[in-house]
Amino acid sequence: MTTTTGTAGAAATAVAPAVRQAGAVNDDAIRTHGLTKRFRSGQVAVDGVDLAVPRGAVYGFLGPNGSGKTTTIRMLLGLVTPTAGEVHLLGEPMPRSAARVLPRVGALVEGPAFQPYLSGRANLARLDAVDASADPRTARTRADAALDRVGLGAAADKRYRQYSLGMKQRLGLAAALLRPRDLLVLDEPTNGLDPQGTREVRHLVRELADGGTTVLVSSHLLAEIEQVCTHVGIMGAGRLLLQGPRAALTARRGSQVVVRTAAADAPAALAELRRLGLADATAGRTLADGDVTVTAALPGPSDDGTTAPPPPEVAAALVRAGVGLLGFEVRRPSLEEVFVELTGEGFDVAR
Ligand SMILES: Nc1ncnc2c1ncn2[C@@H]1O[C@H](COP(=O)(O)OP(=O)(O)OP(=O)(O)O)[C@@H](O)[C@H]1O
Repeated sequence: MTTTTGTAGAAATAVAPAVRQAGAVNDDAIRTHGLTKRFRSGQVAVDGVDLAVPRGAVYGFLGPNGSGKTTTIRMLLGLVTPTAGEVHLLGEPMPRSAARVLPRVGALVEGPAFQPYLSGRANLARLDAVDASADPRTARTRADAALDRVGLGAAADKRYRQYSLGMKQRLGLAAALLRPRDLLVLDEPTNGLDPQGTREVRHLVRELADGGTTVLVSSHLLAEIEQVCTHVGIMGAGRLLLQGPRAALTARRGSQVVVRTAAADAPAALAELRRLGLADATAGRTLADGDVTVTAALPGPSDDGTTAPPPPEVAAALVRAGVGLLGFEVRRPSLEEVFVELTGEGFDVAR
């Protein structure tokens, strides 16, 4: 069952200081409050992060290299001790409830320690044997199912050291999938994968989510996982800059309508768009065939209370105004554009 609750289920927000709502903590699959890590070097790698990952979400945890994603994930899983802040996984406080919670959480973080001279299957069997709650009689079935799921069935008997980077990454994923999980935390699962492998991981994430698993998946390649995410959190320099439902994050920045008309109709299109409240309507390029594009920003819901008519009404109004519509397109900004607008930096900036 999937439910969407908590602040990440509400409209997207640039992250403001957390408002702690009674009861909200237990509803999300992951909830952190003021999560902070200062390394001995003095560097603050994670700075007051309030994550809210609703149950059933595919949460894209995005940010440039060095923005603090891995450190955050390691703190979620109890692998690194926070300098300050709180973590709740599946409604339970960490690390206090680690023994009870972690069996329900599958994780891919910098690859588990695989044995180079053992096969993929034997490596999984080793990991499976460590799990006290797993029935040894069905170990082989579990390992084979996990290998098949990540497309390693044919390479199950190959030694780990002969695996390519992509195959190693897949084996890490298989290890996370050895048993059914309520929550999967995948740190850069597409690292080292070719485009086909990346597509397969996206597909797998979608499939797991459809089965009711909440997935947090990190990436520094925004476009790579943007399309499978229901929710997104964007890190920059240790801070969570933005989080919320993916669609709301791009919608709130405002979309653009792009109208194509014959040159003779362009003035009427401009006038009508402005009359509808799209004050910045501008006639753009004259195309090779003499047609003209007219563009205008659709104010997002959060922009000063201004509202524009929905795009179908804009199109209908243009037609009523006698504009011969040759094309009508609504362009939504990509998450990358939102990030750049928010930070004034490119997504590949490290520190
Ligand atoms: N053990 C450590 N000691 C000191 N600094 C560290 C340590 N681990 C990470 N850092 C620093 O903390 C910052 C955040 O690193 P982190 O690995 O969390 O970022 P990231 O967003 O996961 O990056 P990437 O996408 O490259 O994996 C970086 O500047 C990194 O150099």
